[in-house]
Amino acid sequence: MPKILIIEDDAAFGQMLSRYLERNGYQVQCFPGAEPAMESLDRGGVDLLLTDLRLPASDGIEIMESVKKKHPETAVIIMTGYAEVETAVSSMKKGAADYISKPFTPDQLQVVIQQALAKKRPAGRKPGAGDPETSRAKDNQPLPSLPSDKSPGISGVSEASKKLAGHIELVAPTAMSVLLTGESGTGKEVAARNIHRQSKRRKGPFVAVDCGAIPADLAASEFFGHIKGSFTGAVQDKSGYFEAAEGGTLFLDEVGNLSYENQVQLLRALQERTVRRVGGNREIPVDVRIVTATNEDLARAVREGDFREDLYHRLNEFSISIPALRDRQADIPIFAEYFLEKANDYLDRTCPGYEQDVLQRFSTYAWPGNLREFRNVVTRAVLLSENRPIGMEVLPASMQGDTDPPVAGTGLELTREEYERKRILSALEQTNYNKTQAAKLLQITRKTLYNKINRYKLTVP
Ligand SMILES: Nc1ncnc2c1ncn2[C@@H]1O[C@H](COP(=O)(O)OP(=O)(O)OP(=O)(O)O)[C@@H](O)[C@H]1O
Repeated sequence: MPKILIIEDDAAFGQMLSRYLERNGYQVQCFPGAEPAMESLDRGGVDLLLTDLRLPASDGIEIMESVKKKHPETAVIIMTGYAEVETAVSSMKKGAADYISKPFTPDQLQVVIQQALAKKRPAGRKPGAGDPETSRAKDNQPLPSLPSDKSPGISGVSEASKKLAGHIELVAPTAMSVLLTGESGTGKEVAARNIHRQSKRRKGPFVAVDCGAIPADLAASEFFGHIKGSFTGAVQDKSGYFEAAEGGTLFLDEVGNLSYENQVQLLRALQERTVRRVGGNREIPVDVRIVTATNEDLARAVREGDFREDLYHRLNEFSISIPALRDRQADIPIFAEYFLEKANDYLDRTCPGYEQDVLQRFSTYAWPGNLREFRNVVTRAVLLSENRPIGMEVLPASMQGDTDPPVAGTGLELTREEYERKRILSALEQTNYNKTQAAKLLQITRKTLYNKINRYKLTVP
């Protein structure tokens, strides 16, 4: 269970935050000032610090700097007032994972926290990547944090699942590059692993790379390796993901996040089938099959000039769209059983099953987080049920009613788009509609900001 520490001098607000986060599966401690909070931080194990920017005896930036020095593994989010954007931006430059401006909604807070926890993963290569059989611990969902899941999973019985399994079986033995699309948590990485497992390369490595986590200026060295001394920090020769995946499959997740320059470099490597380490002059031949995944509309990114068309076609020799869970209704009982069994194993429990109304709710709920959310809901429920059948009372609050909260039912994609739209609007408002400043604040280029303003049809004076 991720541990969050809050520093907030407004006791009522701090209490409200704590209660909300606890209900959502985090372990929370709240302090009115820096001193007692630091003592707790020094005891270790804190995943995230959420601190107010303005505190009576100290300021959030100082606290953050000292936490980053002593506990670099703890992510820090700064809570700011409406007019403190400049400070918030500089806090991010100094190492804060993110900031959130008050007033904020619980949903916004959840998103920022989940993103900050996700970023805590080391950049790029996912844990253990490079071994023939590995997975990642990417599911930074609240309660309980689960071990990485490298199992082939199961195939459902719905028409959509049968079609998916058929496509995987068809394309796996070929050399084609595959583009997997689908909402977050639908099982794109599970599908990529299954393509690898069913391919002729199955004995070779499966290297999973989260392109969204690699800083643009490090990407070339991460992908292609480097030669000692080629840049500050290159203390020894290092191979990159391509070489690590030799003879196997290189899985590039969130490929839409690569910068334009990195896209060019990737395309070159795919065309030439060789890589050159940064600072080196030797072309190293590579034999790697590429599988990519995205939960963005990459075709739209191509149309909008954010993603190179030639690279898109290279990556997309065959595309597979992974269906959202709400479109695989017939699979729900099967996944419910499967995740129950997994959770019992993992938690060493003997939870016998579900009460009828829970199964009913599973089939009416929209599952915006798809299979990942399903797995987490079941694991959490098994933990809370203590070997009794799972009842409604151990489901998350958002699932307790008969109807979903307004945004659910339209898919996480929309939740993200809504969230992004709000962030863009808020950045524009905070910078008095100065697009250069707003783009800087959002850490995107002006061109991308213009594209997004058009996409969301925002009215900008
Ligand atoms: N076929 C499956 N059988 C069993 N469990 C599955 C299956 N597919 C996905 N899952 C569960 O859902 C979790 C999320 O899957 P995965 O990481 O592959 O999703 P994703 O689409 O790559 O997500 P993201 O877009 O966020 O990277 C897995 O860890 C696994 O627990």
